[in-house]
Amino acid sequence: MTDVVLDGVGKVYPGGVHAVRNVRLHIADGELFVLLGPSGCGKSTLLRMIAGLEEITSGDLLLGGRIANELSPRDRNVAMVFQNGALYPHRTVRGNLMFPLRVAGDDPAEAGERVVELARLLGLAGLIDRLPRTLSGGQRQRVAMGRALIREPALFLMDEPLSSLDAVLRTELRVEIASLVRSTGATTVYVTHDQVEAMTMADRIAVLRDGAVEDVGAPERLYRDPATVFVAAFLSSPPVNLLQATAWSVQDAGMVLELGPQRLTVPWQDPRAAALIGHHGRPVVVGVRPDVLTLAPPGGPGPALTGRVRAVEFHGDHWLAYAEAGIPTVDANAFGRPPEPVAARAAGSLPSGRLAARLRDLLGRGAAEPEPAPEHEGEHRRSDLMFSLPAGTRPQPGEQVELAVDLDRLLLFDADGRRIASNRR
Ligand SMILES: Nc1ncnc2c1ncn2[C@@H]1O[C@H](COP(=O)(O)OP(=O)(O)OP(=O)(O)O)[C@@H](O)[C@H]1O
Repeated sequence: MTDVVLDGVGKVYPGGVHAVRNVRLHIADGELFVLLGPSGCGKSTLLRMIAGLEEITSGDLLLGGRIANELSPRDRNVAMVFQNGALYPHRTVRGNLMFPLRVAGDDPAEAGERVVELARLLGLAGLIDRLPRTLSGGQRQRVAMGRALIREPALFLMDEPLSSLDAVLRTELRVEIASLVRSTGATTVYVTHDQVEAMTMADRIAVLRDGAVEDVGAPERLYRDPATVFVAAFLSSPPVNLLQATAWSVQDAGMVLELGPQRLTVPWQDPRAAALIGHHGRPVVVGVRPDVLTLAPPGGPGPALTGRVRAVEFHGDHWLAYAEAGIPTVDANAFGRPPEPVAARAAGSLPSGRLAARLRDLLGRGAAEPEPAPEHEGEHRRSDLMFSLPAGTRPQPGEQVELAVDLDRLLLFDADGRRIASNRR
């Protein structure tokens, strides 16, 4: 039985890259826990520190209640599967699955039975005497997983095991992996950058950004009530509308959210209005998922936004429409980030010398040309309001539409991108 505690864990690589910052997590025994975040946020580094493949710079790692910072990988009773789970090419599926048991000196007859049983569970029964090179990518990943699981590790670590597979196979395998690891009862830490994979598989998710945990919780909670603008945006597909507003307290109405030329009012009886009072006269960010907006008859009684349809996209079971609403929007990545240090910026820009000239040629940039300024820096864009519609209804481009807003599902963040008040559902 193994739970995992990360107590203020940090990692600085030689050369000074701060890959993981003060991570505090408790992963319960038997939990399927997902580390989710964009490329470079430190997911793999964290996983490798749990596995013992990377030294921990600061803080403590506890496995099953014991400090494990200095424990060698083999003493941790962990098994790990990578993106391309390596198999012994000259051994059959049976040989690959059998190998860890042979090394451990298990009884050959019992080991043989276990291999057959696991191959059956993994849908590999018919392939048991085949060599890896004769298998598909998905089948090979299944064998790699089986090989990691066969010794019943206390802790099972997976680093993007599905990322090299095509979309159909990924969908199929994520269901299988989730039920397989749950059936073994092993505590599992699963790394991915794919929010759908995380949401569908996890008991709980930690969203990482720049080496730090932004939010941690069950998938439904993270989706319904994200702690930051970044988490709201990262977990949204289609993307959440992030609207720039100013909050005003209006005596007989509630907290009015001024969205460019439009308004929404959070009435005083809504508990979130009280939390918004502290932001009177200040900028706030309003997150509106496309399905929070529904096409409504003009001039209806409820809260609504208006816009002119610019484009519509067919998505099979629904339409996604884009409307010009004149409301300023914000970029989720601009929030909660410390300003980039000068040294880091210099390291990220092109090198000098002949190689630089060659690179600039290849990239089409002139030698004296300055780095382009980040898009929309210091100002807010006016982009489209995205809303979804059932497949039967299709507004025409150019049409003026009224969009009823489900106020209960608005996401409210302060000027630093942090949740102002919890969402009611
Ligand atoms: N061996 C290393 N030496 C120096 N820096 C490293 C090393 N390994 C990773 N890094 C840096 O640490 C940061 C985190 O990397 P890590 O691989 O953990 O991120 P990740 O979230 O797993 O990314 P990806 O999804 O792209 O694999 C990155 O900035 C990366 O460049």
